[in-house]
Amino acid sequence: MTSPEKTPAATALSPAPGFVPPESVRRVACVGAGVIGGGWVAHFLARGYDVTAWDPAPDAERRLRRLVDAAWPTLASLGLAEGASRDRLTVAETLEQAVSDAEFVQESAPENLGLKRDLLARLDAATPPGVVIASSTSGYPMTEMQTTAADPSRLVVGHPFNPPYLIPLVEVAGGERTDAGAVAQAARFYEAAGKSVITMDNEIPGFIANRLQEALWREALHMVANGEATVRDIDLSITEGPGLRWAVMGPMLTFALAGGEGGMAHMLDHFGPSLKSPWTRLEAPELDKELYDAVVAGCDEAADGRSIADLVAERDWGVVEVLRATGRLAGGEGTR
Ligand SMILES: NC(=O)C1=CN([C@@H]2O[C@H](COP(=O)(O)OP(=O)(O)OC[C@H]3O[C@@H](n4cnc5c(N)ncnc54)[C@H](O)[C@@H]3O)[C@@H](O)[C@H]2O)C=CC1
Ligand SMILES: C[N+](C)(C)CC(=O)CC(=O)[O-]
Repeated sequence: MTSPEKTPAATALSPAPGFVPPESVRRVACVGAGVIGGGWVAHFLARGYDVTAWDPAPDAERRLRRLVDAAWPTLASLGLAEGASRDRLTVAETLEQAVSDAEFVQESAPENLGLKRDLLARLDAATPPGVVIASSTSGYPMTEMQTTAADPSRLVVGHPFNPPYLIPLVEVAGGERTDAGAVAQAARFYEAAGKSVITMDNEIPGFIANRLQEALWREALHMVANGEATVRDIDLSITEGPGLRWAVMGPMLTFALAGGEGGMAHMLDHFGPSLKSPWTRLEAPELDKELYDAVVAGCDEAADGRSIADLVAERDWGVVEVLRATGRLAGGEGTR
């Protein structure tokens, strides 16, 4: 179950005594500054926060500043918060320095359970009291990550979508030892920072969106493994098909419209029996070398000479146009 009060009403969740008021948070620490940590940094800077980042890789600062610079023109075209500036990014020498005066901490280190456990315990030891520490994990339940922290009550999952500076959704959940107030605090902070929040009352395996994405991805891999579709066919089947509708309406309401005037009830009467048809192979395929190579080669072919930086720019432009067209941006012409 998810909280009945989802976006925009996560603000209606109980206030969190003992925490910094979410609307007055000004300083954010981002720990781990790769694809996602860097994306978070760009987002928080554009929203006018002071951001301190830390990442142990020797070339991390160069990569981070390059990512922020690449995203900045898009963020500027969307409208920066008053006072927003790339000069408000500090890269700390140590993890302890990064979080010493943070009012919210976003962890985006590699997806490795042991590493996350140790890092969250270290972050908890170094972060001032009353500050929530959120993990960007794509799927570990917080209960499994908070095992070694001295104060697990302030550890939450805050799962973003790539790139966090453009995709609004954040999925928020606590673990068995998380204080409900910390979950509410994170949800309210993300909303104040311009995100759309889904708060999960329980630890849902894969959260919500990744569970759905993984089902789709598993089927895509089966089709490549069996020679039923190419990587290009799979991408086209979504970008020229359901993907266009999903940017406007989710899969449920989209299918309700498949029932015509009868809506979802007619859709279920009509197509419900086909749910049992053997279309899906939900067991995961073996990710052997042959499948691995076929997917990588198919993506290279589909990229057709475009570099990763070209693809990032193309994706960002497209997402902004979709957000604008569907009225999710100030000045948009959509009807939402
Ligand atoms: N890539 C994606 O599309 C998404 C990833 N995530 C999650 O975000 C997290 C980060 O993933 P990515 O940014 O894709 O990985 P990445 O590999 O691009 O970046 C990870 C960064 O963490 C740094 N790092 C390594 N050890 C560290 C440590 N002990 N403490 C702090 N930083 C450390 C690395 O130097 C690297 O810069 C993962 O938990 C992942 O599941 C969430 C949503 C989407
Ligand atoms: C590929 N991924 C599982 C890391 C993706 C995510 O977690 C969310 C996203 O950005 O789609």
